[in-house]
Amino acid sequence: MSWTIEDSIWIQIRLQCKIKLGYCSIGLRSTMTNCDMFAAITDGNSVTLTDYWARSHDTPKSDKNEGGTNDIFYDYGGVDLSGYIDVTFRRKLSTGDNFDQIINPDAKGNICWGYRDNRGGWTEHSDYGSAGFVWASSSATVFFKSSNGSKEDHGIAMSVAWGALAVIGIFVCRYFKYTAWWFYIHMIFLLAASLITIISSSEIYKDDGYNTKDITKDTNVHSRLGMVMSSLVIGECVFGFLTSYFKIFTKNVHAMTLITRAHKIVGYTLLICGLINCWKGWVLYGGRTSKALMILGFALAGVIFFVFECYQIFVRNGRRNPLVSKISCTKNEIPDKYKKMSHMKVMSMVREGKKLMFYDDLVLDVGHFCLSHPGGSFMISDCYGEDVGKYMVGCSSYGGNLLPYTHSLKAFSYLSNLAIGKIKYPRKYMLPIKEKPQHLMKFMLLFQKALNDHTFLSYFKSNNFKMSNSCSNLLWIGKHFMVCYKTKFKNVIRRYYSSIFVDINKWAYELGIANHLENIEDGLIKLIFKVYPGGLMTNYLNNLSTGDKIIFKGPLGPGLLLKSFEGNYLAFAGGTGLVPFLDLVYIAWKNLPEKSDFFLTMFVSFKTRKDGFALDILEKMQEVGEKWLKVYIITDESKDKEFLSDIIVETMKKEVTGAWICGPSGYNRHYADFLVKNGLDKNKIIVM
Ligand SMILES: Cc1cc2nc3c(=O)[nH]c(=O)nc-3n(C[C@H](O)[C@H](O)[C@H](O)COP(=O)(O)OP(=O)(O)OC[C@H]3O[C@@H](n4cnc5c(N)ncnc54)[C@H](O)[C@@H]3O)c2cc1C
Repeated sequence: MSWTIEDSIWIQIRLQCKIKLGYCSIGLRSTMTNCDMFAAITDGNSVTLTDYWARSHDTPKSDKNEGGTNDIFYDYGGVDLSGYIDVTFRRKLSTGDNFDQIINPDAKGNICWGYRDNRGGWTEHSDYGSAGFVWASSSATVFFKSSNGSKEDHGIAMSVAWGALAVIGIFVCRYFKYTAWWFYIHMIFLLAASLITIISSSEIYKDDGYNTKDITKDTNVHSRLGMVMSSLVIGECVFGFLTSYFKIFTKNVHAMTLITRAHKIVGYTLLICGLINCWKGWVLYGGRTSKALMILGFALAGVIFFVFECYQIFVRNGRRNPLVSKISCTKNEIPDKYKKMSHMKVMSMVREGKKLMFYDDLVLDVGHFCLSHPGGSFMISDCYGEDVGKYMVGCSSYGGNLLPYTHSLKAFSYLSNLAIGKIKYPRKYMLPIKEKPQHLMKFMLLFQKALNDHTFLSYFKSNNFKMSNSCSNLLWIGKHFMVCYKTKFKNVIRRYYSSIFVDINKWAYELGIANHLENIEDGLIKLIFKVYPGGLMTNYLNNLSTGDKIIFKGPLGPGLLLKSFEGNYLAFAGGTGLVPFLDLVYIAWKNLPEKSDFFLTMFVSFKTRKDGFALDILEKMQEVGEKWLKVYIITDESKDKEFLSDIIVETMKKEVTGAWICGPSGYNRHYADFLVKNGLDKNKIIVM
């Protein structure tokens, strides 16, 4: 093609094409979308010139058929001596027709072309191309840079980045968080998608530095969206690395939550923008096949996400989700694939460095889960060997938060993937009257006694189970039950309550503190609970009437893990956290041999003495068992409170065999950290 800018109004163009049967056409954009075209069509004898307007990658209609005018005017030429097209025509630089683009001499723009040499008429081209181009008025401004398929390469690169890599990266993060590999796939795939975006977009911008008035609205939107994405991916990579940094190296939960949310929001925004822009790109520059492939890709990704979401909601969430069960609120069947293990065995593995936890009757291997835990890896690594049911159901928190976080059903669904072993219920702890599952024991309230203004002792009876009357195995001390009920709105409230063998009324009578002994029937479960304003479970328990039923599961948890009465132990009890230690003191009192090296120092904390219970029993026990027991009762009124830290440190001067901590959120972590800071081996501490 050659041309002459004749004056400020006219341009003369000569088209020479080695075409004997077919056409050659020139478009005034880089793509056929909304593109002004002119074509020279030959039937072998003569050449027809037509002014076209292409709306998309489809057969363009002539301007006349679109409702405009034919604005190219034949000057001379037609078919040359060899039978090829050689035709010269003219048009106005600005025709005034809506279906013609303005030719701006010496301004950078694009052209595209297409041709066919084997069939008469205006049918699909056999080849095509595009280039950066200037309608130069002198040799000084000549510019031609073939795209060489760079737009198509960009399209393929971006489709791979956003249609495949990003989709897979986000997919594994959404559905495979419990695996050890999701993190690496997520990071590598999304980093690759980001780099591809930055490199490929930069290349395209380099090629396409044109005046926005010369490009179509669609191209403009596509290009601007691409620019936004190029900026966002950089931010997203930074958020990604910061998220990992905060999760792995800090305990800053607030910053972690903020950055994780930003990472998630920007990530999904990028995915959506990426998919939209891929679609826009293929509509602008691609043919029918690429559009069809794009639709297929979108549909496939949509279907895969939909299927996995349904699988997650209806199958996986249900595995350990009590909500799906019509009759039970503890449905919790555990496939037999898990190895049978004991708390003792697991704890010895933890001491050897294995990263294990308990969740009710499951043993979880959480080694690789540190990277996945949204609250930070420290929440996992600080809790090896703990029963994490309390954190999962939302009745305790890692720190001092009294409104703890109830984990989502999805989080619960990970448990069966992390599980490597199963702990059997201790034999003969619960004695079945009828063969019924121990994860679904229905008990009814028999009666309730107030221990102070807000703390109650309730007795529950079942027709199917009896609880052993006495603690015939030291390893039973300190275990707990999961208690649950379904609310009107089908939410399941689950909380844990320490089980207790000793009847404190009988104990007080035995010590001579109480002068009346009530006869209480065998096999009852006793719970001591404090009612909190707004407390979902404690108010429910407190409002039960005699005969009302409630579900128990258990006994669960490692408990005190005491094998024999030997060694020097510390016990920290906060509020109702005293319950498991009552059994310990009672059983020690009843069973300790005359000469024993067992010693227990108890730190029992209540806000005020009025808030406490069984304190007179403990004080009496202190007198009776002074050789093996020292009890500090710490309240706001007590003198010991001020010197508590010194007293604990003093007590630790004698080698400590083990320490138990049982109390509310915050209390447990405070004392665990305090003991470690003062030199006690972390493996000797049991947080209940
Ligand atoms: C292993 C284990 C054993 C347990 N044993 C017992 C037990 O024997 N007796 C017993 O009473 N509890 C025990 N708990 C605590 C119990 O599981 C519940 O967390 C507690 O009863 C509150 O439940 P709720 O549903 O009434 O309150 P929620 O609905 O969970 O909380 C409502 C509000 O009550 C307040 N609240 C809750 N807990 C406390 C607290 N500890 N201190 C101050 N305010 C609080 C908070 O303001 C909270 O916002 C045990 C917990 C664990 C993990």
